[in-house]
Amino acid sequence: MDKIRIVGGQALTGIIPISGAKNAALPLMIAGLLSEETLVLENVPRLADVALLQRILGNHGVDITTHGKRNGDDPHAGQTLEIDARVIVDTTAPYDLVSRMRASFWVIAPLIARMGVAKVSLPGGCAIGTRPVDFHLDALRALGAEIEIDAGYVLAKAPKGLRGGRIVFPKVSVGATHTALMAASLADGETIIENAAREPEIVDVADCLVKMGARISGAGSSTIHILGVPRLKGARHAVLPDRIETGTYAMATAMVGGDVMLSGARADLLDNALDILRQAGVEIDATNEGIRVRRNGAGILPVEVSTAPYPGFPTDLQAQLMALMTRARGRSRITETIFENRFMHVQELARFGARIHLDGDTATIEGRERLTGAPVMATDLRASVSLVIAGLAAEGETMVQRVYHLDRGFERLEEKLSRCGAVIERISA
Ligand SMILES: CC(=O)N[C@H]1[C@@H](OP(=O)(O)OP(=O)(O)OC[C@H]2O[C@@H](n3ccc(=O)[nH]c3=O)[C@H](O)[C@@H]2O)O[C@H](CO)[C@@H](O)[C@@H]1O
Ligand SMILES: C=C(OP(=O)(O)O)C(=O)O
Repeated sequence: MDKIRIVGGQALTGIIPISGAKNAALPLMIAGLLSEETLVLENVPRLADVALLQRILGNHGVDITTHGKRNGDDPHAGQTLEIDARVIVDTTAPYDLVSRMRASFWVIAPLIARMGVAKVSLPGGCAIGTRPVDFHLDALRALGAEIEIDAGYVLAKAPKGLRGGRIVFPKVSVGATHTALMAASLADGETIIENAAREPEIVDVADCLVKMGARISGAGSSTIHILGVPRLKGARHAVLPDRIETGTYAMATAMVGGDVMLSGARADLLDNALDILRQAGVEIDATNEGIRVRRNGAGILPVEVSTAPYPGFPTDLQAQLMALMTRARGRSRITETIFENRFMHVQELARFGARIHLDGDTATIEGRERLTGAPVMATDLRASVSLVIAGLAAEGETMVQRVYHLDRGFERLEEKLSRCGAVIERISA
């Protein structure tokens, strides 16, 4: 298994290109299943999750052509995927694939909407919480699907097709909103989704569906209206920039100091997180090129933050902010409201000498100037990058194990950071 070795203490200076968003690319690829015509997606990041979803879609019979060479004219340009789902040979998504990535469960929506039947393995829990799929299933039932659960699989049927309906989510769910949007796009009649997720990735998927001929209004607000159409056509769409990758490198720069341009980043996608960084004493400037992040000399100020659905502070940046606060001048408080168990990084951050006290859903962090490098273990995607951020600031050597978690969501992480002066390398097993 690969490891990442870091020798901390270097400031970051230079340009970090921001990749396409994983959490938009995955549902966009799944949306390709909705049409018999080709969906062309540009700016798709080269990530393990994208490669796994290619395999899962391939299992359904989808043909995916990839363009864009890593060493081509623009080494930072994402890849382009041509997704051809003309023929669907299999409506089953098996356990061994779905259990490896939660978002793969979302294939249930296009499969039942287009084929009238789907058999998809339950995704199961993971290191950040139990993560049930009841909202997804209730949304599909509201559109007329019959659902049974048998031997770990969800069996969904709608032999006469889905029909429009009213879906009221009891709690904001990104994935269930994707499911509802995709299913309703091909249902007969009007669907209203209430308490919909407002994340930019929902808007990106809705924009793509509209290019494919879907009739959707209100994406980005809590109420989305969809008028179903009998079929969707092909389209071309570029994945929006990754706001979580953007926030992660902004926090890395804040952690070690320096001056970094996050090129291609869009400040409007993470206003809340950028405001928190400003409160922490970091200089942030949105420009035409991207977002410039600077911290020179001044220390990091403590903050109080609760995670919340968009436009609140994202849970996917909670671990990274906690790493940053381990060096703040004083006491910070971070409350996690989305997932019940997203604190696996706390015990690993302690290995650097960080002082964090956990009480229920709230972590209190007593900042200290000096961290020391340590061997640490990645437990999930964002937790693992928080360890990289701590390692960049720690004195001496840090070795991050289980790097496959990082490869799920950060494209060329060690290359992007080392080009800005970090001492970081991958040690291949
Ligand atoms: C691939 C992707 O885009 N993943 C993101 C997506 O995950 P995901 O879509 O899985 O997360 P949700 O927004 O659905 O989860 C929000 C909350 O709702 C609960 N819930 C969700 C569905 C359900 O049927 N029942 C239920 O109780 C979850 O356990 C959680 O407590 O949004 C999360 C919250 O912003 C992010 O952390 C993930 O990075
Ligand atoms: C939790 C995440 O992803 P997933 O929902 O795929 O587990 C994430 O992107 O931080």
